[in-house]
Order: sequence, then structure tokens, then C-alpha cells
Amino acid sequence: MALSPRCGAIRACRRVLERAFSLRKVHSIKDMENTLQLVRNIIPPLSSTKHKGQDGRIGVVGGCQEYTGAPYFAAISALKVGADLSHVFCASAAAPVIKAYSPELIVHPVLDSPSAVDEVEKWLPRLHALVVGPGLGRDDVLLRNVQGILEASKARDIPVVIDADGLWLVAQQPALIQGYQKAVLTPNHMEFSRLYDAVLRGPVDSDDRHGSVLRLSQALGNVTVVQKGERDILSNGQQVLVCSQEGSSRRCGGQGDLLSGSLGVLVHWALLAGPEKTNGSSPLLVAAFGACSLTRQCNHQAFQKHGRSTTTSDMIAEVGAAFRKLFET
Ligand SMILES: NC(=O)C1=CN([C@@H]2O[C@H](COP(=O)(O)OP(=O)(O)OC[C@H]3O[C@@H](n4cnc5c(N)ncnc54)[C@H](OP(=O)(O)O)[C@@H]3O)[C@@H](O)[C@H]2O)[C@@H](O)CC1
Ligand SMILES: Nc1ncnc2c1ncn2[C@@H]1O[C@H](COP(=O)(O)OP(=O)(O)OP(=O)(O)O)[C@@H](O)[C@H]1O
Ligand SMILES: [Mg+2]
Repeated sequence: MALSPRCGAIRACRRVLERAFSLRKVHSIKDMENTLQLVRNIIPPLSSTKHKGQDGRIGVVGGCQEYTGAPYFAAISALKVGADLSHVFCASAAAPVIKAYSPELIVHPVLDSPSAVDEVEKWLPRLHALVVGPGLGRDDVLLRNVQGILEASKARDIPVVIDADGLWLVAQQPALIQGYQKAVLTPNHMEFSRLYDAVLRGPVDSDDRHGSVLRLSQALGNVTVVQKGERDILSNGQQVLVCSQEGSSRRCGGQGDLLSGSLGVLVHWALLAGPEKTNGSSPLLVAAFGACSLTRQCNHQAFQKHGRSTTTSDMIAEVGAAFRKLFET
């Protein structure tokens, strides 16, 4: 059915107003330093009085026969950022491979088991945050189990970072995270389009990335959304932040996994610190800004050394120095 000219004009006018409204809320680049300061405020001090586990016990839900690198990258990044313990809940075929990459990870081969939800649920009281999706794949059995794990995590109020195939699941069932204030979604270009289409029932306006991220967050009930790209756009439906920390032109696979794993720890730290440490800004937005800055800084540093041959493992080797440069100055 053709739109009447009047209807088209109203819609165009609304778009202009929405854009102006969202731009007013956009965090300008000159504010990046202020936001980095808020990230510094949420980082817990190292102290000899703390016991193992206090600075973070993170779970990564992902890893299947095809993808073993992604959950490894996410889980090891959580440790390198400063979590004390990092668990991976994966399909049985992936477990020996992930264990062999690293003795530092605790690996549970449970995700394709009929009792997967119970197996993960018994660990939930001991976990501070979950990262759901890296290397999960799209097998129906695994996705059904992950649905149960997400429901159990929500019931316990556990923060969840949802990435990669976890976002595929959310695009099929947005109700799974609708309105959950402790969820952060980290879509890449493709994942964002898929989610936007599923939730807002229309294509993304590529001329208005800020407005698109704002609208998706609002439509999901103010769930925090991080759209990764040349600049990362972050929104909780009220505020929009932009992270344009210098990275490089190298786009090797796995950088997003570094981001989601780091974010798992930062989300925990931010919620622990609370809004007084983030100057009234949403703790989850501050955490997300920290993870984006850190990932891009790792990419920048690794590229200085390795150029075109940079891989995600090279970036992970930079986490310590990048963290010091950004947050411990
Ligand atoms: N070592 C490992 O184990 C790793 C495993 N990984 C795991 O793989 C699984 C699937 O994840 P995914 O990201 O490949 O999935 P999906 O959303 O289907 O996108 C695929 C297609 O989208 C497109 N595309 C992407 N970006 C775009 C852009 N900016 N602009 C435009 N187009 C863009 C592009 O399409 P193409 O150019 O090929 O036509 C691309 O091929 C998931 O479990 C993840 O964790 C990864 O983490 C990497 C390391
Ligand atoms: N064009 C770009 N220029 C600079 N940085 C970018 C660009 N695209 C993505 N990034 C950065 O790379 C990191 C990962 O984003 P990317 O879009 O590659 O995620 P992804 O596709 O989920 O990665 P993965 O391969 O781990 O699945 C983010 O920190 C993002 O800021
Ligand atoms: Mg990804």
C-alpha cells in the first residue's frame, strides 16, 4: 500500500527529531577521557587481604566441535584482565581441545548433555558473570540448553554478556532478555542487523548508527547494546557513548571474543562499584566502554609489533600493557 505524502512527511519529520534527540545525547569524543576515568574508578584495587575469587569468577558458555578458539579467547581474556577464575561450559567435543590450549581455564564438557542446564546451574551461585555465545554454533540442542541457562541466570540476577551465536538465539527469541537490566549485547555489523530486524521489524538506517543503537536498546527494554565497528556505539536506551580509541586496520577473527571476555569481568567490577563510582552513568555502559577501549588498544599495540600478521593471540599478549596504559596511568 502506498503511503500518502502527508504520512511520509510526518515520518520524515519524526526521523529528523529522533536524530536530533539522539545526537544531543551522544557522548562526544572529547568526553572519552572522562569516561576512561569512570572505568578507572570501577577497577578494584589489588590487595593482599583478598582471597582467590574475589576479583571475579567468570563463566563462558560456548565452544562446540567447529569453534574452540572463540571460547578460549573470551575466557583467557577474562583472566588476563584480572578475573581470578575463568570457566568454560562447552560441548563435549570441544573440551579436550580447549583444555589443551590452556591449563589456566576450568573446562566443563556439559553443553550437549541432557542435564546441561542442571550442570551449569550448580555453578551459578559461584559465578559473578556469564559470557554467552562465543563459538557456541547454532545446533538446536545446544541453543535449547543455552536458553535454559539464560533463564536460570536471570532468575539468579547474574549479569550476562551475550555475543556471537548467543545473539543468534536472542534474535530468534528477544523475550529471553527483554528488559533484563543486567544484560549487555555485543553485536558485530551482521549480528546487529539481524537483531534489529528481529526486534524492530525493519532494516537498520545505515545513516543513523547512533539512533539505531538507541532504538534497539529501547525496544529491548533498555538492555545495554554495544555495536562494534569502525567506531563502537554503546547505548542503554538513554545515553549513547562512542568509543573511537585508535586500533588498526587489521581485522583478524577473535577480536570480538577478546572484547566479550573482558567485558564479563568489567561488568562484574562495575556492578560491584555501583553508580556512585561511575558518577551517575550506567555501570554497564562504563564497563562496555572499558572493554571496547581495551580491545582496540590491544589491537593497536599488537599491530605496531606484528603488522599484517597480527592475530588475536598477539592481542591477548598485549592485554596487560594495554590495561596499564589506559587505566593505570
Ligand atoms: N577462532 C574461532 O574459533 C572463532 C570463532 N568465531 C565464532 O564463529 C561463529 C560465527 O561468528 P561470525 O561472526 O562469523 O558470524 P556471523 O554473524 O554469521 O557473521 C559472518 C558473516 O558476516 C559478515 N560480516 C561480518 N562482519 C561484517 C561487517 N563489518 N560488514 C559486513 N559484513 C560483515 C561476513 O560475511 P561475508 O563477508 O563472508 O559475506 C561474515 O562472514 C561464532 O560462534 C563466533 O564466536 C569467531 O568468534 C571468530 C573466531
Ligand atoms: N572497522 C574497524 N575499525 C577499527 N576497529 C574495528 C573495526 N571493526 C571492528 N573493530 C573493533 O574490533 C573489535 C571486534 O569487533 P568485530 O566487529 O571484529 O567483532 P566480531 O566480528 O564479533 O569478532 P570475532 O571475529 O571475534 O567474532 C571491536 O573492539 C571493534 O571496536
Ligand atoms: Mg564475534
